Amino acid sequence: MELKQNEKLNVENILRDIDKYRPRRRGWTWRKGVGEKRKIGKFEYYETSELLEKSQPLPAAKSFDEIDPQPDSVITTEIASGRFEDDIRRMRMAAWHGADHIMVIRTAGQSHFDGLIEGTPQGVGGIPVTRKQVRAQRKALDIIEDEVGRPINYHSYVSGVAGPEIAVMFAEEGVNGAHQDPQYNVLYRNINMIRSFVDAAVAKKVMVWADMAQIDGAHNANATAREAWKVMPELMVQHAINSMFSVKIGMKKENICLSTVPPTAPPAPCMRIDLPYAVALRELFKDYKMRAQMNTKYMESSTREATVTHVLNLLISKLTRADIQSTITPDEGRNVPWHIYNIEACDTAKQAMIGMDGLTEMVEIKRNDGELAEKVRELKERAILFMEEILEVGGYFKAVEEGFFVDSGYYPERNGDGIVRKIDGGVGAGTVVERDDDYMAPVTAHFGYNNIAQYDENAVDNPSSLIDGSTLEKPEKIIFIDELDENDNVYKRLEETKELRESSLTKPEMEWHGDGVVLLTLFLPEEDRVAEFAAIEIGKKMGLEDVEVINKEIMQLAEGTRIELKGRVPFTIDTSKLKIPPKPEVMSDDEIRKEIEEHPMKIVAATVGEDEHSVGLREIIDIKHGGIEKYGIECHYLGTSVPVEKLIDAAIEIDADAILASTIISHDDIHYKNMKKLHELCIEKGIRDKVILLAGGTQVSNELAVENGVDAGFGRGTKGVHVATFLVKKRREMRNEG
Ligand SMILES: Cc1ncc(COP(=O)(O)O)c(/C=N/CC[C@H](N)C(=O)O)c1O
Repeated sequence: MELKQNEKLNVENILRDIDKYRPRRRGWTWRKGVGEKRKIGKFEYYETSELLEKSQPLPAAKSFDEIDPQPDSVITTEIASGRFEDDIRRMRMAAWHGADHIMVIRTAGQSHFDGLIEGTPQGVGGIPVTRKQVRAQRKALDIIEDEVGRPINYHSYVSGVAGPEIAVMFAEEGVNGAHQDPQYNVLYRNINMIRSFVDAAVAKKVMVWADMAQIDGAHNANATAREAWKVMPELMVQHAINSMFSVKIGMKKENICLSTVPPTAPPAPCMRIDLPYAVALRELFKDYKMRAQMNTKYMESSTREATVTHVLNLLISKLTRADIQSTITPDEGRNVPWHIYNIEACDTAKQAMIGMDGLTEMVEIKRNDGELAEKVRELKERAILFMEEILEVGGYFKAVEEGFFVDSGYYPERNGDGIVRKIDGGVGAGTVVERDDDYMAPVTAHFGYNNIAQYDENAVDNPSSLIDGSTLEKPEKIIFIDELDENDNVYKRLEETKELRESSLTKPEMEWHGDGVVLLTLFLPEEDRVAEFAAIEIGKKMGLEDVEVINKEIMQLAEGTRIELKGRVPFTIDTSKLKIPPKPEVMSDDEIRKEIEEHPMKIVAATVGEDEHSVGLREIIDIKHGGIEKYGIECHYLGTSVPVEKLIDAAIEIDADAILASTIISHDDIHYKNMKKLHELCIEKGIRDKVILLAGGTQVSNELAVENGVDAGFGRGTKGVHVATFLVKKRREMRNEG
C-alpha cells in the first residue's frame, strides 16, 4: 500500500489481512544526518537532521522558499483518543509536521489488567493497548514513514501487573520504544514492589532482545509532587535506580532514556530553577539518552500559556541536550488531546528548535561560577545524600515503606507526606514464587534461572530450540485473536462513520471522526461567571449541542472575559454542493518577463480614498517582495489617500495599461464604493475599454470587486505573481478583442 498525498489514508485497507502482518524491523531509530552542518534554502544549519521527502512546513515557510528544516532531536507526539482507527489519521498529520515518535497512551487503568486485552475495544483517555490495535498502527506507520521518508518509532507502555506479557507482545509486534520503570508501578499504581521489580527484570530482558528504547517514569514524580521543584534531588535518584537496574539486565545505555521535565513554569522564575537541574542531570548521566519532556504539571486551560511554557522548556533542551524532544499538546490541561493540538505541539517543538539552531555557538551557560555552578553542585549533593540514606535504611523497598518518595520536602528536608507502600502490600502482593529446581522455560530473552542444562546442554544459549523456536523466532506461532466483543470493536465504530468516509458528506471533528466538535473563541464584556453562562447560551442559540466552556481568561474583572467554548454541530456539509472558485492561475516568472519584454506595460497605483495603508500595495509592486516590478512592469506609485479622480488623470497622462487601487479600509463598504466610482469615472472619461482596473485589499473579494465594475479583486495572501499573471492575460484578451 502506498499513500498518495492528496488521498486519505484508508483504514479498512490497514485492517485487511492484519492477521498476516509482520513488522518490518526491530528496535529504535534515531534521526539520520545529525551532527552534520547543512545548507537548507538560503541558510546554513548546525543542528538539523536529514530533511523529509514530504512534509508540511511552518506557515512562515512561504517567505523562505517553503523550506522545512528538521531538528536533530527525535520529536514525539502523544496520541490518546481511545479509538485507534481515528488516531491513525492523526499520526499521519503528525508525521507530516515532523513527529517521528508516536507515543500511544493506554486506556485508563490498564496497569491493573493482569493479562493482555484482545480485539479492538474503545478506550478512555487512550486506547486499550491490544495486539490488534498495536499491529494496525504499526502497519499504518509503515506506509506513513514511507510517505514522509523517515522511519517512525512506535511507542507505548510496559507497566502494570501484565508488564512482562505486554513486553513480549510489543517485541512480537515490532514496537520500537516503551516506558518501563518499576517505580511507576509501586508509587503511582500501588502494585506490589517485589512483583514490580521481578516483572520489570523480565520485561526489560525482552525489551533488550527487541532493541527497544526505554523511557523511565521519573516525570511522574514531577507531576505528582505538591511543589514540583522540591523533588529534583529525588528525580535524579529515581533515574539512577531505573537506569542501573536496566544496565544490570543487559540494556545498552544508548537505549536508556531519562524522562526529564523542567520542574517549574511561570510565574515562577522557572529558568533559574530548571536550568541548573537540567545541567546537573546531564552531567550525572552523560552516558545515557535524554528524553526531554515538556511540563504538564503547571498547565491550565490556556493553550497560549502552555505553549509559552513549552518554548521555555525547549530553550533548556537547546542549552543542554535532548535526544528525544517529547511534546505535550497545549490542550492537555483541558481535554483529551485534539488533532489540532497534537500538531500545534509538534510545530512548537520544530519551530523553536529550528529557530534556536546553533544557539550555543553564540550563547553559553555560566557553568563554572555564580548561581548556576552553586545550584548544580547543591542538587548533585542532595541527590547523593538521598541515595546514601536509602542504603542506610536498608535499600529501596525499605525506603518506600518509610515514605521517602514524593515527599513535599526539599531533600534532606522531609515533611513525612511521601507515598508509602508496604513490601508485602499492594496489587499482586505475594504473587512472586520461588522457581522450582526443575523449572524451565523454553523461550528466548528469558530472565533468571532457566535450568536448561538439565534438559539439554546444547540448548543453554538457545532455550527455544527445545520447541523449535518461540514466537520471537517463529511469528507464525503467535495466537492472533481478531475480536472478543461483537459490539465493542472497530468494525462497529467504522459502520457509524461509514457515510462520512464513503459519501461527499463531511463534519467537523476534534478527537474522533464525525464527532462534530467545534471550538469557538469569544469575548464578553462581563465578569467571568456571567460571561461563562452567557457564552453557553450563545452556543445553544447557534444550534450547538453539548455546549461547554473549556477555557476562560479574565481580561479585567469588570470589563470582560475571554471564553473558549466547545460544542457539537448536529449537521453535515455536502462538499459536492459547495461552489469553490478555481484557484488563481499563476504564470511562470520567465513567461511573464518575456511577455513584458515583448510588450512593455505601464501601470499607476495608489491607496485610494482616505486610506493611509501602503504596506500591501508596496508588497504587490516592490521588487523586494516579489512584486510586479520584478517582471519589468513600469510602476507609477502615487502614494496613499489618493482621490480616484487623480489616479485616473495620472493613468491618462502616461497612457497606462492598468490602474491598481489598494483599499484596505472597509467600513461602510467604502472599498467597494471606491471601486464603483473608479469604474464609472473611467467610462465617463472614455478610457474604460482601454485600461485594466484592479482592486486589492485584505477585505476585498474578487466576486464583489467585479460586481462593482473592476476587472478583478485581490484579497489576503495575494502575491505579485498573481497580479502580474492577471495583467498579462487580461491585456492579451483585450488585444485579441481590439
Ligand atoms: C513509566 C510509566 N509507565 C506506565 C505509564 C502508563 O501507565 P498506565 O497504563 O498505568 O497509565 C506511564 C504514564 N506516564 C504518562 C505519560 C507521560 N505523559 C509521558 O509522556 O511520559 C509511565 O510514566
